[in-house]
Amino acid sequence: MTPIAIEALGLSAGYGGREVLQDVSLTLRAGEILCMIGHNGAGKSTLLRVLFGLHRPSAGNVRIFGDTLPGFTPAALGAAGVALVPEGRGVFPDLTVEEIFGLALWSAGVPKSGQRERIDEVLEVLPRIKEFRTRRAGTLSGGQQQMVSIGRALLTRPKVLLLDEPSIGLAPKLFQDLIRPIAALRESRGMSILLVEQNVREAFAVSDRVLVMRSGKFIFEGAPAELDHARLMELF
Ligand SMILES: Nc1ncnc2c1ncn2[C@@H]1O[C@H](COP(=O)(O)OP(=O)(O)OP(=O)(O)O)[C@@H](O)[C@H]1O
Repeated sequence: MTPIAIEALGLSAGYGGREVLQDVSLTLRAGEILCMIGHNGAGKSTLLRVLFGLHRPSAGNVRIFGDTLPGFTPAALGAAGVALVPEGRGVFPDLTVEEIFGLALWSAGVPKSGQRERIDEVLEVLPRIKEFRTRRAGTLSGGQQQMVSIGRALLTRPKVLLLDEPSIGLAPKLFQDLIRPIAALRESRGMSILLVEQNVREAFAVSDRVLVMRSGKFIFEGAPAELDHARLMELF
């Protein structure tokens, strides 16, 4: 049986007393790519933030590789192998790509002697970063910034990657070029991915399973092939 990377049970969460997630449960297996879709404001980003310890749930619990973490903080989750690439890139505009990577390696506690190997690994997955690694992030295109943001997460060798709408602002072809090599990491490294996406066509092409969220609840779970155009229209 494939190990379970993330098991979330009965999660509820909200903001200022308004409940956004309502009793949500999900299982992400090792090496699986799970795609989460849903209308704007459904609660997808909130769920990712809860799973990365950035937002405290009001109920429920999460196990990472079978363990309940003592402190459910981003640092504890990072140490357990979970990385989040938030919506909107979030790269420091005044730093060069090399500086951003250096900072990420430093904050992950990777010793100097191991840093070269980590960077080479990332450049193997996202080779186009080589073309702009000495440039300041603020001068890069949206697609390039997205690569840097994902590259930064990959430097920590995550076992689970939480990706929040990586296609935003990208042409479909660019998104394809970005997501496919990352998706391939599930075979080469057994990495699991929870992918929140609106670009259904490309996201479904790399996903094993799909969850549809509406108003803080999952209303569908199944294989991408089960969601043809008509069924998608009905669920949205
Ligand atoms: N920091 C916050 N404070 C208050 N309300 C928030 C906050 N973040 C999100 N919300 C609200 O919570 C609800 C769910 O938002 P969330 O960002 O999780 O949805 P989403 O499914 O990721 O949407 P989108 O596809 O637009 O990113 C929305 O009504 C949103 O306005």
